[in-house]
Amino acid sequence: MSATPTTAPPGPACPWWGLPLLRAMYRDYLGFAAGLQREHGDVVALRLGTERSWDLFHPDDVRAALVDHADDLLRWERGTEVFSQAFGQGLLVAEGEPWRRQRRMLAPGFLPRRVQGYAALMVDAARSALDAALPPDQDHSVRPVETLFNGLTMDVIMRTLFSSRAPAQAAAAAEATQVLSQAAMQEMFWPASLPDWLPLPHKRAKRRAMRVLTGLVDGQIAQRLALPPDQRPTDDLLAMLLAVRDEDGSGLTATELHDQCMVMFQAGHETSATALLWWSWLMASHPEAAARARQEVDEHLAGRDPTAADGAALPYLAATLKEAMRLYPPVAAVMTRRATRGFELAGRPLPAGTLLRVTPWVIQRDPRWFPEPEAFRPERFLADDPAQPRSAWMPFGVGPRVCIGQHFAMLEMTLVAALLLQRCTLETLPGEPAPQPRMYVTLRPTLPVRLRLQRRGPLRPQSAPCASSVSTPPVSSAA
Ligand code: HEM
Repeated sequence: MSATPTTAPPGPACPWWGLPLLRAMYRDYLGFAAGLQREHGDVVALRLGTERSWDLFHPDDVRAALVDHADDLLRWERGTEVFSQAFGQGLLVAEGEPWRRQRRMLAPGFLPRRVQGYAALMVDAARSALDAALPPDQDHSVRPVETLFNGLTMDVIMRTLFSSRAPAQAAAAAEATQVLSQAAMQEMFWPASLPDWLPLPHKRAKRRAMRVLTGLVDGQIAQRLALPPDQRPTDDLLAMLLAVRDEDGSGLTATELHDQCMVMFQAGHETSATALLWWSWLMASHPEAAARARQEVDEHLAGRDPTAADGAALPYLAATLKEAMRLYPPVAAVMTRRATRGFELAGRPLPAGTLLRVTPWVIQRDPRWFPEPEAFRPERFLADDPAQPRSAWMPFGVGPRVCIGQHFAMLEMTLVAALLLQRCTLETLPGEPAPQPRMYVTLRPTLPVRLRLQRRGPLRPQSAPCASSVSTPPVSSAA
């Protein structure tokens, strides 16, 4: 019988208090993490200053940590500190009993049957955005897809959260969340943040962005509360947040309500926009896969708008979205946790206080679970693959803190993708290089991605070939 190793996992030398490693992480986090696994294996120990961390690259170890030992972990304090500037103590950053209470109260509002009630609003928002991107009197247009999907998903959140249709407000909010994401990403690599009142250009931009979002959220809540109860909307997320009660009958406090709205705004729009951005580029650069998805949509919908009930009948379309989130997980890293007590992990003793890092970008490109990992092959997701460990595909996270909005996001993206394929084909622009991903808070391209939207003729059955596998252009790990 082999004894449990008592030593730390392997890892790189960390001279100069790990400063060279920290610089490499800052420059290219995803490339750095991929290199750690390549050189040292599935569990890698690092020492940066006084901080000890383990990087976990095997799905079984990720599950052991995030599921079996969920109660022994807290979110990384620096990440929480940075995010709480915008989110207060909302669900994304709360811990312990306050988190359990909020999750218990909010979870029913995000069950599949509840979010299906938002399908019509999502379709309306998608139609407006697509009409603006490809006006009815044009047969084609060239668009930066980031702007298209940021605006669209923000509109979806405005309609589903506040029953509000204010495109100008949605655009301002989308821009503000981008500014806050960038600020958060920069601050996270430093042990403390400079005060926000400093008269520096990036601090000014951050203050302005906070004012825009806070003003919008507080304004919407105040408008709602000013309405007589019998005239208030009953079917949006804000109505749900106002109505939820804990087991003891208490509702959300005013601060909790504000914080939850801020979280939904940021967590609920940028992630879905990022997923759609990469999906649209993959569709444009893999026309055979796009043709197969389009054929499925045409055959099933026969030209009508999609509804929540159609999701199950569009398995290939869903597979293209899942494969896009495998190659380009919107939350590509930073699911970092602190162990509050020591326990055994991956056959070794994990000391209390160790940081655990999980990087879906690396795990989802591991050839052991996803053969030809760089290839765009939606077919992987058409049947259960017994070779794939349970958490090898983890764009929504793993364990009790898994994304509460995952059914909302999958529904939204399926409806948007179906409508888009019904209306137009997506084409890359000649001479434009493949976009390079870079990790901000979500995984964004370093340069804007522009695609040509070509209007389709009247609906007719297609006889497109259904390729079983299509290769992506080479993808570098990160800029
Ligand atoms: C493609 C879209 C989305 C992706 C890829 C995504 C991804 C994630 C991930 C990976 C986490 C867990 C992070 C961790 O374990 O540290 C998370 C948490 C969360 N997400 Fe999402 N998300 C998406 C859409 C949404 C939407 C639409 C909403 C709300 C409307 C939402 C709200 C949240 C919230 C509130 C949490 C925190 C849950 C908790 O800590 O209990 N997300 N998301």
